[in-house]
Amino acid sequence: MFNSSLFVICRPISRKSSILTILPPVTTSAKSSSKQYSTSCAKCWTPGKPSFTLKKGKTSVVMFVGLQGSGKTTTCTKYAYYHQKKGWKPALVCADTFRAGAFDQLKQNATKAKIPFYGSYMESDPVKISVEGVERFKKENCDLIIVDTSGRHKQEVALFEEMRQVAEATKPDLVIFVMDSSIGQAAFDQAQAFKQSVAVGAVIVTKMDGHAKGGGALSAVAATKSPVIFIGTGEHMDEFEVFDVKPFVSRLLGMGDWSGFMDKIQEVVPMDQQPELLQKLSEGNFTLRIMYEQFQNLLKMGPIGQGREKESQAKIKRYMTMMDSMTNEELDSSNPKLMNESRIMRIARGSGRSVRDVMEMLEEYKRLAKIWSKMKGLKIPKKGEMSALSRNMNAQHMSKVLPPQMLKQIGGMGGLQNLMKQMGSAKDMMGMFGGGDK
Ligand SMILES: Nc1nc2c(ncn2[C@@H]2O[C@H](COP(=O)(O)OP(=O)(O)OP(=O)(O)O)[C@@H](O)[C@H]2O)c(=O)[nH]1
Repeated sequence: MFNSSLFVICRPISRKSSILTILPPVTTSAKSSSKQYSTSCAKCWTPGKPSFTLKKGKTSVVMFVGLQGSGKTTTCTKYAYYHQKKGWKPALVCADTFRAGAFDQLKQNATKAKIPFYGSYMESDPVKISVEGVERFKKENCDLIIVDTSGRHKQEVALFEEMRQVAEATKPDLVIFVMDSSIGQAAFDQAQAFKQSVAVGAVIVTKMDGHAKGGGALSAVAATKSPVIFIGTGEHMDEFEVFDVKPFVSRLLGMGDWSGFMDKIQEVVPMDQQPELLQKLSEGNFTLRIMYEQFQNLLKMGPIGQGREKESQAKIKRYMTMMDSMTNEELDSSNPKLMNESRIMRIARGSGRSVRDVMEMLEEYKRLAKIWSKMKGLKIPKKGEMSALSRNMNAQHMSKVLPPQMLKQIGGMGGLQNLMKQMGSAKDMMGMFGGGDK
């Protein structure tokens, strides 16, 4: 496949910083499918699914771009491995001639996963390598050729020009922008610079296993007008997941792990109870009784899953038992501070739980009450207007939680609404933030 006896030669390219000249984007071979790339229409792509379709018997070229160290090389292999497991025939081309270890890294991972690869220790021209690699794998009838490129920063004009040339020469069907989840607000400018040079059509957010919430992904989506398709959740090949908007937004809002389960609460509130509930919430009255009633609705659904969901269900039952030991006054209060130490001990004794459990339940209530307090002042819908309200709530809710700078960058409320549409179907979001027409 390649001559491993060649020596490693580092490309002597200078990474001089200068002001980025905005170059016209390279048109990819997916020109005819520009509709698929467009995310201005939510129907053009499905969240979590690549915005182009692989076809048996046809070779698709996917080019990976991004900042230095964002995880491109790792992600290229993960992406190849993911598709290989689904029965496709992927191949990897290492056009990262800047980082000495990049080819070795790709080679090692590709060998482990038994994925064919192409690269050179001698050749310093990434355009030449990528063209050769793509040609070779086309001849070998690979249906997915993945081109890894060097990491670059938006001010590195020469490297941006080089990236443009690689795209021009290989005519990728899809260009994926890889971003590190911890990049934060810089994501917008960087992603925009990439989009202005090559036709970025999708985003992959890496290192979601770390502490970062990945808020920069919203900016990258806004800047590139492209969907997030996968997330990286670790260094290993299989630590790679199809992007799912709900857990992502939960994490962004700091809603914790079992929030996904809590989302279901909104899904199961009977339609006739929804306006009343919304009315109470719009008045800022999220009481323990409301929480209790929603738990009841949720349990009516019966066992709904395995693992985490089962655990959450058990937790809910525990919470309800503790709430059964509360007085009406306590249940109808939206101020649990009223509950003094002796009451907490009494509730613990009455329900056969520990004080710590009661405290945990009250903390959970406070956390949910805080989230619901964002609903205060919302307009209550007339019957049939629920979907529209749900969509508004999502954006309104989010707009209150997002840092103002980020909100500004993504185009204020209008931009946020578009983004939410792009990031997930309205139904997904309804589940998250408050019911909807069924
Ligand atoms: N924890 C974690 N680490 C990751 C993930 N993806 C990549 N990494 C690590 O991030 C580091 C950088 O990854 P690379 O794949 O070398 O990044 P790159 O973008 O190709 O780097 P350049 O070629 O220098 O631009 C490596 O140590 C990877 O193991 C992820 O999803 N989670």
